[in-house]
Amino acid sequence: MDVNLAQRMQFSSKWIESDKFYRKYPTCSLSLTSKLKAKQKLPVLVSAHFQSKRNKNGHKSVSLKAFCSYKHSASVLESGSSSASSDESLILKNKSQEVGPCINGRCIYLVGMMGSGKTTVGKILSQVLGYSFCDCDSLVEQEVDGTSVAEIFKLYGEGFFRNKETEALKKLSMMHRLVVSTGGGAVIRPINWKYMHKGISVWLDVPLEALAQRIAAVGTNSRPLLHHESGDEYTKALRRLSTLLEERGEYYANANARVSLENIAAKLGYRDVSSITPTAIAIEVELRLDRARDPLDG
Ligand SMILES: Nc1ncnc2c1ncn2[C@@H]1O[C@H](COP(=O)(O)OP(=O)(O)OP(=O)(O)O)[C@@H](O)[C@H]1O
Ligand SMILES: O=C(O)C1=C[C@@H](O)[C@@H](O)[C@H](O)C1
Repeated sequence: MDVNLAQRMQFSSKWIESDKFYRKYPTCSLSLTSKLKAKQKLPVLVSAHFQSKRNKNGHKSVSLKAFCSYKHSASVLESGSSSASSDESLILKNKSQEVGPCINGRCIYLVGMMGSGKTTVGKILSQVLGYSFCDCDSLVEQEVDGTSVAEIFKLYGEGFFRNKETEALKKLSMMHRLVVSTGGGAVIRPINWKYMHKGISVWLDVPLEALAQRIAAVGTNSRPLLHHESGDEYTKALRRLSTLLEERGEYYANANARVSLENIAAKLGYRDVSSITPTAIAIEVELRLDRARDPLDG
């Protein structure tokens, strides 16, 4: 939805600069044409009433009414509504066009705990950036004749898996234009960081309760470090994940950037991180890549 007039928008009872709109509300679409902006010389007051609703598919629908008042008369400039999910896709696409040249073909390594969304978000990112996607766990499985990670742990032990993981990261570090979903434990070996620092690493920091919920929904069988615990799926996952995070927190912090779901939820005004779509997380990753570009230049 376009609202083609405003220097400043009145939004939720406070004034915000229109150019700050996207930063504050990245899932909303508001476009101001520069031609109209340049023409706009009258001392008009523009205010917008914004409403957001969630439809039955869980997609957020936003409606915006823009009012313009000038010399005691007021009129509705434009109104309409649109789905936040399509807005998110558009924002993601636009941001990719800005970020693409800055990252200049370097690989992006997504790190984070099991279930943090590295694969889900990584696939979305690779598509918009025109990169290929690679799941490091799958690469290890291929190297071991298609044996699943769970079977590799069972047959050969964790040490063997970690060596294969390091070999896989070494191979990937020689490549370009890849978004890599790393294994949850890849961060624990310093040598793996040597490889990952050839590209840009981003930590997807998801609260433990959300991780445990996601993992419990699909079961812990394919995750060898979790399924030895007793109890229901959620409790097992939560208990083991909290120990792992305590051991690993400082390693994840080696990443060039951190994307915290709690921070995104606060920014978008959500009470719960489960309302954040993978596309909104991908947008945040791109914002971080954009900010990380200066120290990474050269
Ligand atoms: N933003 C999200 N909201 C809700 N569910 C999500 C979100 N992102 C991912 N999921 C779900 O969480 C589960 C784990 O996601 P995903 O496989 O992407 O994580 P991962 O970090 O790659 O995990 P692993 O390291 O164990 O392979 C999947 O079932 C996925 O559908
Ligand atoms: O957190 C971990 O240590 C792991 C996460 C998975 O991605 C797999 O790499 C394996 O199950 C180990």
